[in-house]
Amino acid sequence: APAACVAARRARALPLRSQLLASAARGDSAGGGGAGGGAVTGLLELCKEACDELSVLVRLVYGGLSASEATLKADQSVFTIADGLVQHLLLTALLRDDVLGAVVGEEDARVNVATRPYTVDALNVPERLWAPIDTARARLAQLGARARAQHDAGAAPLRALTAFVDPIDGTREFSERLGEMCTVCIGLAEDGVPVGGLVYRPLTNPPTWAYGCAREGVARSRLLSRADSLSLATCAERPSECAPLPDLAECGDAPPPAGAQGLLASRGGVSAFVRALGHELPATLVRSGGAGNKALLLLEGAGACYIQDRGLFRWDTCAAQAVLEAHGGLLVKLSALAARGVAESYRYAKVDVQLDLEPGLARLTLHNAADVRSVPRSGAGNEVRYAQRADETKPYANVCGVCALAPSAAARLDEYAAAIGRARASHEMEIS
Ligand SMILES: O=P(O)(O)O[C@H]1[C@H](O)[C@@H](O)[C@H](OP(=O)(O)O)[C@@H](OP(=O)(O)O)[C@H]1O
Ligand SMILES: [Mg+2]
Repeated sequence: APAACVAARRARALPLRSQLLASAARGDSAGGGGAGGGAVTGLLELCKEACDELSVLVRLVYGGLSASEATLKADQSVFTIADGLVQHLLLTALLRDDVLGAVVGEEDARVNVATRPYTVDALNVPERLWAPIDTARARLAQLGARARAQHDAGAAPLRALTAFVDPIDGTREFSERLGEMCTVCIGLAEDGVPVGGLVYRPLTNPPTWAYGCAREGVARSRLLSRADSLSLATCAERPSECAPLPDLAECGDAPPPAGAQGLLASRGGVSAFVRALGHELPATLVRSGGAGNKALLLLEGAGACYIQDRGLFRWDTCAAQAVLEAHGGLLVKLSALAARGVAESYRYAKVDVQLDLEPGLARLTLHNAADVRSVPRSGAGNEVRYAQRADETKPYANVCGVCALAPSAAARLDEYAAAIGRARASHEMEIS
C-alpha cells in the first residue's frame, strides 16, 4: 500500500510539484545566505558535488532494488547495497582519513568495486550498476583530488575535522519505496562540536539539500515548498492511495487548534511522552522517516520541532545539527533540555566508548546495546534495563534523546523546554 500510495501521489502531484521544484532550482541558496566561506565550506561544496554525482547511482539502485540487494543487520535494521556503495565511494575517494583527521561511517560492510563482479558483503551488485559505479568513482576521485590539494596547500585545516557519515539515512524508507525521505548525511565535527554539515535528499526530483557552517557564515539550500514538504513528510501516513492530504492532527481526542505548529516524530513507534508533548505545546504530530529528512522538514516549515526519544546515532544527527545551526535552528540533547532547560550538544568524536551517558536514563535496546545479551527479551515481564555504564551502549548511540527546533522556533526554546517538562510530568520519556 505505501508504494502504491507514493506512486499515485507522484502521478497526481507532478505538475505542481515540478513547477515548485523548478522555481526552487532556479536559485540554489533560496533558503539561505552567505556568499563567503572557508575551509569547512570548501569541503562541503565538494561533498555537495559528490552527492549530485551519487544521486544518479542511488536513483539507479532504488529504481531496480530487489530483495537480493538487501539484508538485515545484526540489530535487525535494513541494509542495502546503496548504503554500502555510497559510504565506500565517499570514504575512499573524498572523505579520506589521510586528509581529514578521522572518519566515522555508519556501515562496516566490505565493499569490492575494484574487481568485477562487484560485491557488498555477500550481496552481489547487479551488472547494470557496474559502469555507473565506475563513473561515480572517477568523478569522486576528482573531487577527492581537489580536497587533497586544499589540504596540501595548507589553506584548509581539514586535519582538525572528523566526518560523520550516514550514507543512506532512512534505509527502511529506501526499502519501502519512500525514497524521498532518504538523505545522505555528512557532518563535520571539530573538537567534538559539529561545525559543518550537508543533508542531501538524492531521490526527490530534483534532489533537495541544505548545507552550512555557522562559524563561516554559510547556509545554503535547495528545499521543497512547505506544501510539498508536508506532502512528502506524511505520505506514508495516508490511509489509502486515493485519500486526499491527511488530517495532520494525530494528537488523540482533542486535536490542537488550527495553526498549531508541527511536531515531527518517528514513523516507527511514538511514545506516550511524545504524544503528550503534542498536547502540551500544542502541536500537530507529523510523522516522517529519517533524521536527516526531518532536519530538512524543519527548514521547509513542515514542522517547528522534532522530537526523538529513541534510537538515533551520531551519524544521524551530526550533519543535521550543523545544518540546522547554520540556518538559525538547533539540535540538542532532549535529556538536558528536559531536566535543566539547557541546550546541550552531544559530543562528536571518533571514540571507542560512549561520551554522553547519563547513568540510568537510556533503556538498553537491540539497537543501542553494546552487547545484545544485556537486553531483556521482549515479553519477559516487560522488564526494562537502563544503561548504567558507558560501555554498556554502542559508542555512537544518542542515548540522551534529541530535540531539534526550526529557525522560526529557536527563539522559543524556553517554551519548548517548559512543555517538555509538563509532558514528562505525566508520561515517562522513553529514551533509548
Ligand atoms: O536508516 P538509518 O540510517 O539507520 O537511520 C535511522 C534514522 O535516522 C532515524 O531517524 C529513523 O527513525 P525514524 O525514521 O522513525 O525517525 C530510523 O528508522 P527506523 O528505526 O524506523 O529504522 C533509521 O531510519
Ligand atoms: Mg541513519
